[in-house]
Amino acid sequence: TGTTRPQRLLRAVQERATRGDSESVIAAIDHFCRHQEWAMNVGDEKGFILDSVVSEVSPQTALELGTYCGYSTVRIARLLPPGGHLITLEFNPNYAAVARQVIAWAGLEDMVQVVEGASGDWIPHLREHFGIESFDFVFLDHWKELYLPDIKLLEECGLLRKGTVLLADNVICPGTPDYLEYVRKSQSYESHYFGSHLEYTRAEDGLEKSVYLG
Ligand SMILES: O=C(NC/C=C/[C@H]1O[C@@H](n2cnc3cncnc32)[C@H](O)[C@@H]1O)c1cc([N+](=O)[O-])cc(O)c1O
Ligand SMILES: [Mg+2]
Repeated sequence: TGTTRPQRLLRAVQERATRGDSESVIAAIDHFCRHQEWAMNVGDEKGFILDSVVSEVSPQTALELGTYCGYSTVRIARLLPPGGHLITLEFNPNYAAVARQVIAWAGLEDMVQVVEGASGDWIPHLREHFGIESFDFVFLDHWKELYLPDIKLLEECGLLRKGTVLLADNVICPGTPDYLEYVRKSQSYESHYFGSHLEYTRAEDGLEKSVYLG
């Protein structure tokens, strides 16, 4: 018994961050991960790259695969344009519960929908369930072996349009070799690698940005 790491991360947010201040929520989580316990959030260095891509796309519709504690959810949602909406899929109900509270503490609950369940089960139902025509932006940060099957499913379900931007975390560490090969070889994608470091460490990691060409 006792608390889980996500619950301790949430407590750090509630103790250190100001309600409604998304920047202070992000800072509180980064502080917790640097000084208390490492956790698999995209982090501040890769988060800065995520911020720049989200700002450039300025998505009306965004999808995140793998919410975990909601750190990248907050980073994305705080940069959405007016009317923008983010759907984030999370398999683990305990993580989803923590993420909802982190997102609420940041005051972003109106722009975000945390959907509990497996990406492979939910993707085929996003259109009918949420009235989504297609996504402007997709952030991939769930199990690394699901990146490739899930973008193929997004393609098949017609949820990508000419210009949809995919941004994938951890393409070096832990690594997503089959996904990388696919987006870099496929005529349907224009890909670019942003080199960085594994969150809160000096290990190499990076983000792959892939624009769907239709
Ligand atoms: O393993 C990593 N991430 C996996 C992330 C997994 C998260 O996505 C959910 N999920 C999984 N399949 C799902 C399917 N559908 C919905 N949620 C799902 C899991 O319940 C978890 O909340 C990782 C590991 C390291 N690392 O250094 O080892 C660093 C990172 O940045 C990482 O992202
Ligand atoms: Mg990650």
